This record gives sequence, C-alpha cells and structure tokens, in this order.
Amino acid sequence: MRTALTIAGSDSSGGAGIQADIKTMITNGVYAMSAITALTAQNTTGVTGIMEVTPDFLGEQMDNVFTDIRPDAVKIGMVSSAALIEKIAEKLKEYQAENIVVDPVMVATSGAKLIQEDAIEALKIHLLPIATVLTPNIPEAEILSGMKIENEEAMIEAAKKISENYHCAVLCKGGHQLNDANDLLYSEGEFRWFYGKRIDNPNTHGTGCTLSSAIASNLAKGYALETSVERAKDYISGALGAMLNLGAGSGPMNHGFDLKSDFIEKCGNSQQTCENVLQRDKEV
Ligand SMILES: Nc1ncnc2c1ncn2[C@@H]1O[C@H](COP(=O)(O)OP(=O)(O)OP(=O)(O)O)[C@@H](O)[C@H]1O
Ligand SMILES: Cc1ncc(CO)c(N)n1
Repeated sequence: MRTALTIAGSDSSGGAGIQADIKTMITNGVYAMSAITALTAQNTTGVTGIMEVTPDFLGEQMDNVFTDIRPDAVKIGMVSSAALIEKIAEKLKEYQAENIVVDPVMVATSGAKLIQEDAIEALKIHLLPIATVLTPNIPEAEILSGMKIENEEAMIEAAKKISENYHCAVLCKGGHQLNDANDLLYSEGEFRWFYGKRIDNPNTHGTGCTLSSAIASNLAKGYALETSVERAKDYISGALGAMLNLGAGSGPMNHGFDLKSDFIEKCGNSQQTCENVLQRDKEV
C-alpha cells in the first residue's frame, strides 16, 4: 500500500488540518501518517487558541515516520513559526523525501492568522525550493509574488513569478476570490487551467487542506502531477457537492460522500468528472 505523511496542525473540529488530511488520504486509498506542528482549539466559527510543538519534537515525529514507514508523498500544511519550517526542511532533505506538496497556510477560512510574519520569509527560503508543488490561494499567491491578483491574467503572471523564483510547480487556486473555482497550474514553463464549476455551498472549511492532501495521495500512488491535480479537483467537487451542513459557521466537507447515488445531481459537475471519480473509487 502506498503511504503519505501530513505535516500540519490539528483542528479540534475535524474539518481542516491533520484531520481533513487523514480523512482525504484514507478516502483516496493511501495509508496516512502525521507529524503535528501545533494543536489548535477551533471550530467552524473561528480559532481560539494555538499551541505549537517544539522544533525538536516535530523532528522526532518525522524521524519516527521516515525510519520506519517511508512516505511516498508528503503534504505540508499549517506551520506557524520559522523554527518549525527550518526543522521540516532539514528533515525532508536528510531523508530525501519525494513528492512534497506545500500548502502555504496563512489565514483560516474564518479569518484567523495561522502564521507568524518571519515564518513567511522562512517558507520562501527553506520550503518552497524543495516543494514539488505549491498550492497558494489568491491572497497567499499575492503575498508570495508581491503583486495584486484581480483577474485570471494576473493569476498566470503571479504563478509564473513564484514558480521561477522558487523553482517549484505552482497551483494557484481561484476558489476564494474569483468567480469560478478555476485553478491554474504553472509547471516547468507551461501553464494549464483546471476548470471547476462553483458549487453553491458556504461550508468550505478545510478546502485547501483537502485539495493538497488529495494531490499528495495521488502523487503517492504514482500519478503524474497534472493527473494528480485533476483527480484532486474531482475529489473536492464531490466532497463539497455532498452538501454536509454542520456547525454554526463555515462547516466541514463530507469525505464519505456517496458517489453512486445522487452525486451528479448534487454536485452538478460534468459526466466526465463523475466517471473519473467513480473510476478512482473502483481502484481504491
Ligand atoms: N464553492 C466552491 N465550489 C467548487 N470548488 C471550490 C469552491 N470553493 C473552493 N473550491 C476549490 O477548492 C480548492 C481549494 O481552494 P480554496 O481557494 O478554497 O483554498 P484555500 O483558501 O487554501 O482553503 P482554506 O480555506 O482551507 O485555507 C480549489 O480547487 C478551489 O477551486
Ligand atoms: C489546523 C488548520 N490548518 C489549516 C487551516 C486552514 O483551513 C485551519 N483552519 N486549521
């Protein structure tokens, strides 16, 4: 069985972070492991507290994982301090980790800040150059590129700039800001759009964590980057389209969505997408 490791923060309400990553990895057919960077006390309405682990303890978790069950892919989510980022980069290099997906988590869906200022610089210096693919949303891509993104042309320019500066592929997610859920992949000098129909669901807690973990799971299974992104888009459409409605704020998605019943009707996605997801389910 293929394996994946998530290095991220715990979300007590289970919709984002480590919990979303593990649910996604299991549903995408890989064995899931975790190295926790911080505990957060949060729910669908916001984050009330963050307790970080020490860099040494994070390193110890990674040592235990890599020296026993080697991950075929690694997903990195919330890492709030520069010292933790440096430790992750050191260990990933030491173990020559492959298929590294970096979700540069900066602000939660609820608006809470999840990264310290100096950590953004550390992210640029230490983590981006070893990433296989980086998955910023629009506000994160604006910070990493230093430019304003108000349309799809600017998205292309920013993704190209980040990719060239840090030598990694960049998937810039349109989900939050622009009209359609269209994401742009810039990789090795070429770009490709991944089109997604916007699903009218206000419960988007953990969409970024879920997408990046689904990409990592598919890379772990040996799919190429473009195919992994395609399959991850199908997965997020299914999980959002299942229309779970929990909590008083922006609620979590349903990872146990039932593809076989009313997926097409609820999700509203193309027949091709549904067939891709059904095929994926068969392989799992
Ligand atoms: N309403 C929606 N309908 C369809 N797809 C969506 C919707 N909202 C987000 N997505 C998709 O979900 C994925 C995650 O994108 P998003 O921009 O929401 O990430 P994020 O801002 O990093 O998430 P998070 O809030 O968890 O930090 C992308 O593929 C995006 O296109
Ligand atoms: C732990 C954690 N990671 C990431 C996010 C971003 O959605 C969140 N809300 N919480």
